[in-house]
Amino acid sequence: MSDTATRAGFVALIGEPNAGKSTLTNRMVGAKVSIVTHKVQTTRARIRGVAIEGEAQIIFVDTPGLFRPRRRLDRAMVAAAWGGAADADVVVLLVEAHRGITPGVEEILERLPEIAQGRIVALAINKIDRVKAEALLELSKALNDRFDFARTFMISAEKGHGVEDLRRWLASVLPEGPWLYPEDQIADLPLRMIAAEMTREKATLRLHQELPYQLTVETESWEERKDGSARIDQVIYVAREGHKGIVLGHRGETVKAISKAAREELEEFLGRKVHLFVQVKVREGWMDEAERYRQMGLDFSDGS
Ligand SMILES: Nc1nc2c(ncn2[C@@H]2O[C@H](COP(=O)(O)OP(=O)(O)OP(=O)(O)O)[C@@H](O)[C@H]2O)c(=O)[nH]1
Repeated sequence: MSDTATRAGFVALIGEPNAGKSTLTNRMVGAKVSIVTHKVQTTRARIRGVAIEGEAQIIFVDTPGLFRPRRRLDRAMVAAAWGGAADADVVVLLVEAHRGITPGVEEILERLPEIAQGRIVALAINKIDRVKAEALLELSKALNDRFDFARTFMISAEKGHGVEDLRRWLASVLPEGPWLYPEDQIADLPLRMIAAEMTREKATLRLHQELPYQLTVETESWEERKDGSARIDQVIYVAREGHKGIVLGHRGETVKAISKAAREELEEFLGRKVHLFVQVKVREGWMDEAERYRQMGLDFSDGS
């Protein structure tokens, strides 16, 4: 895949919590999920999935929801969210059609010129299924008066409207270059990814005070059992030895609680019994990989 006609790059979706970033990412990525995503997860931006559109490889960077900083840690998380956007080639601002320019959107608009430098910024008005056409046009105009978006898309991430257009456009504006993931490293593994994501979410919820963005989860194996249940083995990777104890907790209580919560959600999602086994390991070399990507011009370092 060194053909010069290929394109590859990073797309950050930004927007208020609930804007529909996850729904949109999942829809655009579809079943194509990189099995090596963990390798490029960083303390700042999480790589959520890889979409292939024609000759382009679109790598979606998931930024944690933007929200109002309350505590010191929250401010760090907000910085992380912006970090994800700043590291991308293309930034897509997602605004909810029926909510319009909320104070949260206002805040993002104010900071947009700062992160737009050298990047293409598009607007996607989401949840268009919830409003009338006139209201949409008004909102689009109001937003475009505030910022010079390269393109405006009217979409419904949930229903799929306009999503193809957005994906095709993203593919067309990404920089030319070789794919960042060879095709054979991208597999149809949505369930494994979803399962890992559920555990990661439970771990983050439980540990966010102690370990912001310092862990990744990988589904190592998935075994279908004759009785209709599934045995799933996962590993929570942490960056440092000291973090392992935090994730394990006293007598393993923390990891037990995490895996219980994840198992319950998985069972509900899959509609069947799940046996979930979660281990905690230190992934040495995490920072080396961040360094490698920095050398490729993808600076994920924490510059603050
Ligand atoms: N009606 C409607 N609902 C949508 C649409 N897209 C997303 N939603 C819903 O909006 C809610 C939030 O969607 P998410 O994708 O979780 O939002 P998010 O931006 O990832 O949220 P955070 O992770 O909290 O930042 C979910 O209940 C979705 O089902 C849409 O196009 N139309």
